[in-house]
Amino acid sequence: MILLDNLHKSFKAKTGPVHAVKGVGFEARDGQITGLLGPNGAGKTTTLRMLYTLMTPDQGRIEVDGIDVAKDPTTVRQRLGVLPDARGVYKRLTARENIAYFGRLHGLDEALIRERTAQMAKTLVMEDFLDRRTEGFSQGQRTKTAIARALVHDPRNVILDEPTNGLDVMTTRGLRGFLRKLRDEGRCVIFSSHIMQEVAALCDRIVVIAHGEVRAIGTPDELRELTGLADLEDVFVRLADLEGEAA
Ligand SMILES: Nc1ncnc2c1ncn2[C@@H]1O[C@H](COP(=O)(O)OP(=O)(O)OP(=O)(O)O)[C@@H](O)[C@H]1O
Repeated sequence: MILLDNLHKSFKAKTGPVHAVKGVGFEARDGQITGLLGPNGAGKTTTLRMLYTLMTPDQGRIEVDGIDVAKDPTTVRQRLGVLPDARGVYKRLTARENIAYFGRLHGLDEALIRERTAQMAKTLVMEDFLDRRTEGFSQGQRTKTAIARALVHDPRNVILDEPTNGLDVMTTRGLRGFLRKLRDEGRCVIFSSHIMQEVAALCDRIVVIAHGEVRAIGTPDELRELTGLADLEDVFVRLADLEGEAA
């Protein structure tokens, strides 16, 4: 269970401060997939970075399973599995070694690492390239390696920043099935995307974010009702104020 309350974050830029996140707040429940949906530059990555303790919010509060991120970041990190926007797999290591390295950092023993690696390689269809060095991997192979690495310690909460970026149709379908499985096991899953259809295909609840603010929260049907629009892309365009920007 993840709670974000009134988060703010600004960055200094040469042209003046950029207020990237302005009072973002929502709850992501266990046993649900929560989608963070917003156009480019909306503040999704910045919000997720604060959640996974990479950045400190200027203001606001984050709790993971009731633990305050500001007070006990180490315990929070143990409870999170994170696919960051920069996948950053180690090129000199094989996929298996990348996964094992993270397993050791989390204090898992070698037998458990072997078992978890085999499970994830099967689910994510990685057997073909598991023992190859990741240098030269395709984007999809790198993403799969980074996902397996993020989940090696069997975390209760899973955060994925644009997980399907660059993945082909079959890999995306496989990943969707995998995320549903995590949800059905009672985990809390959050993922970000800028594609309404993708979020609608998978999420129990959608948090629409634009210009650093939450614009609406609900199921796809609730968002349709809220806007009075049937087509999900129209719903997103309306909620994220994209019409005015294109004009
Ligand atoms: N380190 C930084 N320094 C300066 N500005 C930043 C920094 N990180 C983010 N920003 C700015 O904050 C705003 C939100 O960026 P963010 O990466 O959170 O958006 P996003 O919703 O993840 O977008 P995308 O879908 O394009 O990845 C943007 O205007 C971005 O330029």
